[in-house]
Amino acid sequence: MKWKVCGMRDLTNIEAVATCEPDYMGFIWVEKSPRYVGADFVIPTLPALTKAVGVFVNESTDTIISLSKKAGFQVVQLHGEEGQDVIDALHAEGLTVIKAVSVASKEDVKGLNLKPDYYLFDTKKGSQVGGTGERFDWSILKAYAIDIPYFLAGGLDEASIEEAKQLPGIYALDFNSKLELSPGLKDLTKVKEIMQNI
Ligand SMILES: O=C(O)c1ccccc1NCC(=O)[C@H](O)[C@H](O)COP(=O)(O)O
Repeated sequence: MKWKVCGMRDLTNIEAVATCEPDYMGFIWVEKSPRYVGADFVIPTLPALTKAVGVFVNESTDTIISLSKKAGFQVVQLHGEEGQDVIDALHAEGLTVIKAVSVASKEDVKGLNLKPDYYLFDTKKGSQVGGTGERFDWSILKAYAIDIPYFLAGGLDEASIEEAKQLPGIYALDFNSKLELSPGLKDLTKVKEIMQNI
């Protein structure tokens, strides 16, 4: 099972979490988020196996591409209304694409027809996109039959691991606010627990 630590920002904390070698580390490029990395952010050197994920909401394709090159993202995660045209353009630049889907009911997972590399299923909560710290009803995913693997997100913590691993089609677990001391700052003890349990 792969795992991702999302919402990183503090350089010292990034280096500390990197020692646990998560498969993915996420950096939020959304100004309204308390985890926004800021315009001049450049990723420090990460372990070879840890991929840097840039998280965006409805940015233009050109902006995503230029910011990804500047900051050093290999993977982009899209939380807005981005369609297949955006995904295709990002693929053409060699970027791996994760498309986030906010989930509240089984209707949200029915009829997905985009072709990202991965979906990311996250909790739907009003107009908030991402970082809710709340879990959705995972039984919605028990009938998942699309041939695109997914990240599971939304209030995950160490206690979520065993149950989440049983879901069909799951590829990775996404951890964020439940590991935080404050927005953007992860508790290394909790990150180490995740590493050991995964
Ligand atoms: O985390 C944010 O602040 C955020 C803001 C805007 C778009 C996406 C955001 N997070 C993306 C993630 O992948 C989170 O890890 C995911 O939403 C789960 O977060 P949490 O519910 O806090 O575990």
